[in-house]
Amino acid sequence: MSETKKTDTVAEATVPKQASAPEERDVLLKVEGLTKHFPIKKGILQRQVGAVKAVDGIDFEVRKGETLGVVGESGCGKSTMGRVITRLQDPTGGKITFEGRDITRLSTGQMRPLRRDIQMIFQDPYGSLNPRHTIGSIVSAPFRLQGVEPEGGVKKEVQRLLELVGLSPEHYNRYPHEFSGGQRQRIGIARALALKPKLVVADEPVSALDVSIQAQVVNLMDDLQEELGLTYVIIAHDLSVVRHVSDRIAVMYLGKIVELADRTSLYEAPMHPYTKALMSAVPVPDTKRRGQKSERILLRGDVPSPIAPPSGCRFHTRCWKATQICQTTEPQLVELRPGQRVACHHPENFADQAPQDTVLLSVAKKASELVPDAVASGGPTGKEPVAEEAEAAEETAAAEAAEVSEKPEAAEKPEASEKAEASEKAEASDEEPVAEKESVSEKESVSEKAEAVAAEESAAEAAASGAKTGPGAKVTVAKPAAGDDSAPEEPTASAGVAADAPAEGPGDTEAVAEESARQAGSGSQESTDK
Ligand SMILES: Nc1ncnc2c1ncn2[C@@H]1O[C@H](COP(=O)(O)OP(=O)(O)OP(=O)(O)O)[C@@H](O)[C@H]1O
Repeated sequence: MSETKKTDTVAEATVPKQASAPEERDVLLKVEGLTKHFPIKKGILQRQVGAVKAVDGIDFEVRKGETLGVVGESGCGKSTMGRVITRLQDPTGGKITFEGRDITRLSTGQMRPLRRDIQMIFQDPYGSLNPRHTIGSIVSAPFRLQGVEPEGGVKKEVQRLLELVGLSPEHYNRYPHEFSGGQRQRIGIARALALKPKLVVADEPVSALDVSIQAQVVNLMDDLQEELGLTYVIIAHDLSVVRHVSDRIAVMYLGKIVELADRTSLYEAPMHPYTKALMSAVPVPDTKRRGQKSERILLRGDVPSPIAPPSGCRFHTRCWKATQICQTTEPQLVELRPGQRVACHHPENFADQAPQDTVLLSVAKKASELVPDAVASGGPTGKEPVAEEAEAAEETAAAEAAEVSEKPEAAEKPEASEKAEASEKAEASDEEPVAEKESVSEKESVSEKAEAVAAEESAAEAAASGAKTGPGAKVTVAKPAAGDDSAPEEPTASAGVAADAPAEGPGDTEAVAEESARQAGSGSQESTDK
């Protein structure tokens, strides 16, 4: 999708140069010191013994009409942030201001009128639509919930919305299972746009879709933004998506924003080493170019547990530039260049913020073994990297990406067999499995994390064991398409299966439940239109 010319052109044409300090009236949503901690309770008395610090003190603003991309590895707190800013979940601390109004502590009832203005698009086009409801019923739910009677009637308006998102008005009486993944996501978009919201938070809106469908959906969102004057927060791990649709990008790591910058600055001169690693980890989809040397950083290990995040800079346990100060002092998110905020003592592409601190931590030395020359030489000590290992790491990352795309069921396999299979594949494709074994197992974590979201009581284990994806592995842009991309654009016939279809997908259990509850709130509207 990153190659979609249209997206590029539109983005290029419509993105105004962002001033670093926006006028108050230009700000639609402002987030200050936002935290979301999930308590970990144990024992019969359910005493709190700790907390999963999913979001741990973030500040940013979303300006009217812009698209803010939010990226980071799995488990960094992106989805939680999205659910908290839309108030689908209550924040633990901090402040959320929408159009100048403090909405941090509004009750569900008080939030109801605001639901018109703030909408969310969910990741899983299969799980986020109630299989027992017709498309007409699903897309009209916001009208029922809000007691809104559109001009010309609900049915007419729903059919107009279906057309707006590129579906046929004839689809009104059909059921979600009759649609392909891309079509379902369009239905979700139609629902989100029904009440003409001001802010749309889209949580990985295309990651479950095939690449070709991704481009269509992204372009659709882009067109709708222009047409309806929408403001987007788009959460994605796929940097190619974020790159082409965002005006500004926030990079999250372990519950914090580590860099926030306009798109061009971020891509041309990323300052946080994590941003740099994340960007370099996008795999080359073209198999012919895979062998070519490029600057790729494969981070070692996993994202640490959000229950007990590392001291100082949270990234220091995986950073090739980490020194003593990184371990002891948390860097603040400061504006080093106009419009580019970074939380790092030793930023890339900028003067060192702690030049006196030159002795690398031992973890940094290990990490730098996997970092190509160009990156490592910019470090505070200019330590020489081992280029061959970096190359081997790159190859392994490519092998991982290839494997994931070939083996959609891999996430369900036991770890041992998956590792064995991974190394077999690496050998078969002439890849040197030099890079960390653990990185091979990292991709398992995607489904593990999803499970962790389901139950609060299992949060401790989930997060503790939740091997999170390193950028090298998370770059599974070619990850298995949960969405059925080869599915026909025309819906297949046959009703009846709908009631048997799974009500929820694995990834959005909680949000989907909430969303369904919101739909259900209007009473059971089961296919009366049919
Ligand atoms: N309801 C919950 N109860 C307990 N822990 C949770 C809950 N929801 C999320 N978490 C934990 O919070 C952390 C952040 O999760 P979150 O889903 O926000 O990350 P993410 O960056 O969106 O990841 P992904 O890209 O995989 O969705 C994870 O460690 C996760 O296990």
